[in-house]
Amino acid sequence: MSVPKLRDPSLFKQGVAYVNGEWVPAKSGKTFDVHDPATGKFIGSCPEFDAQDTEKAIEAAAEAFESFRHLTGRQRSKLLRRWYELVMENADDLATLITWENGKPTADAKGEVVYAANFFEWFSEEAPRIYGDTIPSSVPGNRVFTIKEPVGVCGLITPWNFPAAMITRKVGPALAVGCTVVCKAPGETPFTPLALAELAHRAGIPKGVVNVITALDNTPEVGEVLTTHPTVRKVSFTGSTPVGKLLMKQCSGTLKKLSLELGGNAPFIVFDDADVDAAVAGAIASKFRSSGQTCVCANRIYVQRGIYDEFAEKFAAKVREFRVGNGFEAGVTHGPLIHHRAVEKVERHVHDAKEKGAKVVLGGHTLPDLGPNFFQPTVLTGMTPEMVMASEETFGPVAGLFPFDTEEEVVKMANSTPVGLAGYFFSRDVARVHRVAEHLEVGMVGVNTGLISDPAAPFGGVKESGFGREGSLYGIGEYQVTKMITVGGVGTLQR
Ligand SMILES: NC(=O)c1ccc[n+]([C@@H]2O[C@H](COP(=O)([O-])OP(=O)(O)OC[C@H]3O[C@@H](n4cnc5c(N)ncnc54)[C@H](O)[C@@H]3O)[C@@H](O)[C@H]2O)c1
Ligand SMILES: O=CCCC(=O)O
Repeated sequence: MSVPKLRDPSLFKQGVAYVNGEWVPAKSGKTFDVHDPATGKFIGSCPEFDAQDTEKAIEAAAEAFESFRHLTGRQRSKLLRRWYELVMENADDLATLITWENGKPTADAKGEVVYAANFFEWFSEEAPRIYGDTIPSSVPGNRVFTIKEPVGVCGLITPWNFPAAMITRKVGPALAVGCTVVCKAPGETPFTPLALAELAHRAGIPKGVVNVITALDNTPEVGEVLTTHPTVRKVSFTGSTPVGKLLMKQCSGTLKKLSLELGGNAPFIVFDDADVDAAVAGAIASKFRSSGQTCVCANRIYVQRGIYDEFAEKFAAKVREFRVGNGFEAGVTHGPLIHHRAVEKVERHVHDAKEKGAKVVLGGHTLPDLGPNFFQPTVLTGMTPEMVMASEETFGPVAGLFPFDTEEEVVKMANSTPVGLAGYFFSRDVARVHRVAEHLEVGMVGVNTGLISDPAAPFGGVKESGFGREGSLYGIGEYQVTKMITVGGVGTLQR
């Protein structure tokens, strides 16, 4: 596979990050290398930012905030809209960067670009519609109302599995309400965020409003500055639960507003009154999206005993149709995992399930002939609650099918985890649809669908999957503070 070509090569930024409207290296001159997960080959280098570099970006964002916050909603809307249009105009190049550094097949990468752009579109439409409330006062003669203000400079930290969409989902609402941002791009996939920064520049977003910085080895140092610097008033993080807990501790010193979109362990329940074919399609979409590397991927597939064999057979037949390979190759449906650590985790989960009695219906092994990070799409049956996959997020292309007998039993199993991001179930019983949706301890429920992501819908978890919501009307509030204003002594006119 030769080096992928971009229509606009100037979107591929090497050795520089975007601070205060300029492309700058790290002050130390240090860089880190980024590799293609499919081939292991070198893609390019990015600056290894340190604490001082990060402080500069925060200062730039603070200065820009003073004027950006006073633009009207309509003015900010136009800037976001222009950024949206540029992302769409450059969708092919952005998708190429995503496939190159993340590994997902081109069609999925294009899907991500549209998903990412839609956050800009959606929030550009919200920007002019930021309302406060008028409140009947308890004190005669007083008038009480609220205004919504931007919280201030935001530190945004995002993962590699959606190199574009996880950033736009945060930056869209932040800019819509008048905040300025310092985004720490994921070390595995920095080139897509940097290309987005170039498009922000072309969209005319004022200098300092959007800053995109990069680090790999220095990630904890950069993270510490973003979470402890007094000027940063809000941190939004998407990533694993352990890192989320650490960042929350770090934020406590300056009591920052915080959103945490953390790991999941999604139950996917198929009741015997379900449309089995639809449930198979939903489970395939949910489980194998991005080769199983999304936080809302089905992690435990519970199938009621009466339809277990039929479901397993149809499900495995669909997985047999997958074509694994380099995401740039035509016809490839599933790419590599992000790195060797991810492959090792998947291997450990499969090994543990086999040891404890699961049957491997399909797959179960790495695919070294394809490249360093490929794993066969795998189907396991006879799963039990003692297996690691029941309690740990696999984040890979392994579907474990757990049998169950009753609704009470499966809801209890579904909830028997400290995390609660997404949950899914298939049923045609209307009463059960309401009952089970209400009893699942998760932030998002998919009923008779395996795909729930939508910029218009609130995305987020409960329990150790974090707090805060992204996308939707609720995503706006995460970047605002409510200010109450009481005007005293207004009285009434004497007649
Ligand atoms: N809830 C969601 O919306 C959502 C979305 C995507 C991924 N995730 C979760 O993310 C995990 C997969 O990603 P991962 O393993 O790369 O997660 P991770 O937590 O290791 O890394 C995520 C991001 O945090 C950065 N990071 C790591 N340590 C840091 C530190 N000390 N300070 C500051 N930044 C730090 C990384 O560089 C990366 O950019 C899974 O658990 C998945 O469920 C959740
Ligand atoms: O991986 C987490 C995000 C997935 C999504 O937004 O659909």
